[in-house]
Amino acid sequence: MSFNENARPFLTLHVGQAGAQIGNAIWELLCLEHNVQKSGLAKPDCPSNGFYDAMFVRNQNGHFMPRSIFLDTDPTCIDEIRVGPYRELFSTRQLLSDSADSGFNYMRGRRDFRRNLLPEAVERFRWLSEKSDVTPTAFLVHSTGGGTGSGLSVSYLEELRSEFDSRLQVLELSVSSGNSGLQSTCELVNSMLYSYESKDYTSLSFSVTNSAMFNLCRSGLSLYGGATFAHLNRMLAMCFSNLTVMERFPGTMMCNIANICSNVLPFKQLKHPIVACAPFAAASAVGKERSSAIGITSAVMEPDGQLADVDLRQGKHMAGALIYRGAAKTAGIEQALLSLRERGRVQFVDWAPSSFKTGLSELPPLAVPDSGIAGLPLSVTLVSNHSAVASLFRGQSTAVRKLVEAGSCFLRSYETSAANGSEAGGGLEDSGSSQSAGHNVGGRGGNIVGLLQEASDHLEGLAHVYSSELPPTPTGQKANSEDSGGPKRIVASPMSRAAAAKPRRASLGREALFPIGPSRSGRVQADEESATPSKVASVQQEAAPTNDSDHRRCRNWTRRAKSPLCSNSQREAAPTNDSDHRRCRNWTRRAKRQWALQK
Ligand SMILES: Nc1nc2c(ncn2[C@@H]2O[C@H](COP(=O)(O)OP(=O)(O)OP(=O)(O)O)[C@@H](O)[C@H]2O)c(=O)[nH]1
Repeated sequence: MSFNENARPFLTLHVGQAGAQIGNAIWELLCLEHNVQKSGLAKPDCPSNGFYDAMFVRNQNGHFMPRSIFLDTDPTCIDEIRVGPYRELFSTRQLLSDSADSGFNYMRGRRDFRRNLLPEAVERFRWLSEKSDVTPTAFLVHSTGGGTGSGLSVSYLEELRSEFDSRLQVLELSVSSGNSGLQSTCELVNSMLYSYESKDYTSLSFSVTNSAMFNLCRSGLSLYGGATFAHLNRMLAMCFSNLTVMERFPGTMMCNIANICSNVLPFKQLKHPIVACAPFAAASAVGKERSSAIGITSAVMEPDGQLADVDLRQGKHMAGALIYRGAAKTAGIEQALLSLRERGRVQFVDWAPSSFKTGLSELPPLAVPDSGIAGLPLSVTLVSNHSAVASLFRGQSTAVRKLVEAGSCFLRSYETSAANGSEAGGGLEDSGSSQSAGHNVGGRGGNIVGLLQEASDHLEGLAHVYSSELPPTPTGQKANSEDSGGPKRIVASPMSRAAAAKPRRASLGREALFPIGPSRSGRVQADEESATPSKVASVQQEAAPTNDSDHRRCRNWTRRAKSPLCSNSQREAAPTNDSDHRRCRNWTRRAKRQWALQK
């Protein structure tokens, strides 16, 4: 078996120190799963396993070469691979490094390596992509806290976009420190700048945090205080393997990356699903873990089972997928989902289909021997567009806004560091020269403070879209700055930036437009008499449609509600003809009048 015709090949990009180290763990595990030895040859008496073509290129000598590029500004990690046990697995052309790191500075990573490292990296991408018939899907693995993983990644994606246009789909697995005390100000700034400047280049972004994974090490692996990055990287390798398992191995139920993109991302803006895997068990504790489909499915929903600092109890799922591996039965999975629903453990927003897309692969989760983590007969991975992710964005945005408003001298030092090539935070002198240096961050106008403000607005907007639990408007995100003390405008994409310059109203939602009344002739209608504006919550009034473009949005929503993805009850509740629309308009007018009177 070599090629899965449903799957596209992947090309993994490991950028920065964390990216390279996580990459080591990933390829160690993928080699194990596909029966490839450290030398790159298939294990004797053991045919290479699965659809290896998704991840490996096999040459005429039978050597398997990973489809991947390792890129770091600091040579240390890449040199370790060059002389390490997997040195024969990779071609030297795949391992790229420079002579010094980015000093934890996004701007240096973004700018300083354009001339030497970047053209080479783009050329290597082209070389590897020519080894398959179709343009591969790029999978960026990196940390956004350092200068290389953040700044160089954006420059790399920018170059790849100009080379391959929209033919290139980019997914990412981004590691950040998390909202806990682990995160330094430098990392916060780097992460913010990365998430803002990369937003147009990636189509699916899995964000995980080191703080959540350290917690998971304590609860899952019973490593109290003894967890290291090596453990975290092995967890991430398992997570990566689970996410891509359907591309690489046959399965009873299909849920590959393409399915995730079409089922879990109902809107282009909502491309930040959370990801969680269960169970994780220490090798010394095998047998004590939950091993039924019901047990692992409820474990993956638990607050301390997440790979990012999100609490699934604080919000709703918008769409989700569950990928099972190993000895699960279809009936068992159905029972597990039913049990979740009966116990009220999962909640979906009312405009989304209220169930998970499921996949089942025959290959049980494997673990690298002596890694401390056990291979288990059964596992599940949750990928969900969940509104709780808003707290991650809001936390970052608030922290950066405070930093900017305080006129922090750290930011001047950061700019100076970018200009002088010194370590960020290393010196506060010469802030005058920093101003000029910061004027051309990543080829854009605006200094670091301006960029951070834009980034903070962007994240606040995303947080608002997620937390409102409403479908986003077609043109981008919106925000209501007054109630959250948030920014005045929200920038969704360059195209919508002009539109975002004007303050916008909060978006529309069905409940806001049509307060649910008793059902008439099979359709739940807006009860005009009972829906007097005084009874309508103020948040609904703010969300009420007030002009034609809002109505157009309402009509778009209606169209979406008619789609086959919509559940029956939602479809019935959707306005389906002109008279419904008229009712909606009348209701709006009354709500506005009443609101004005109250003011
Ligand atoms: N999960 C994980 N996180 C890591 C690892 N190494 C570093 N980090 C985290 O990544 C962030 C720093 O990013 P690095 O990758 O070390 O830095 P870089 O991207 O190489 O950037 P420069 O050092 O500035 O060149 C910090 O938040 C670290 O906690 C690792 O092996 N695994």
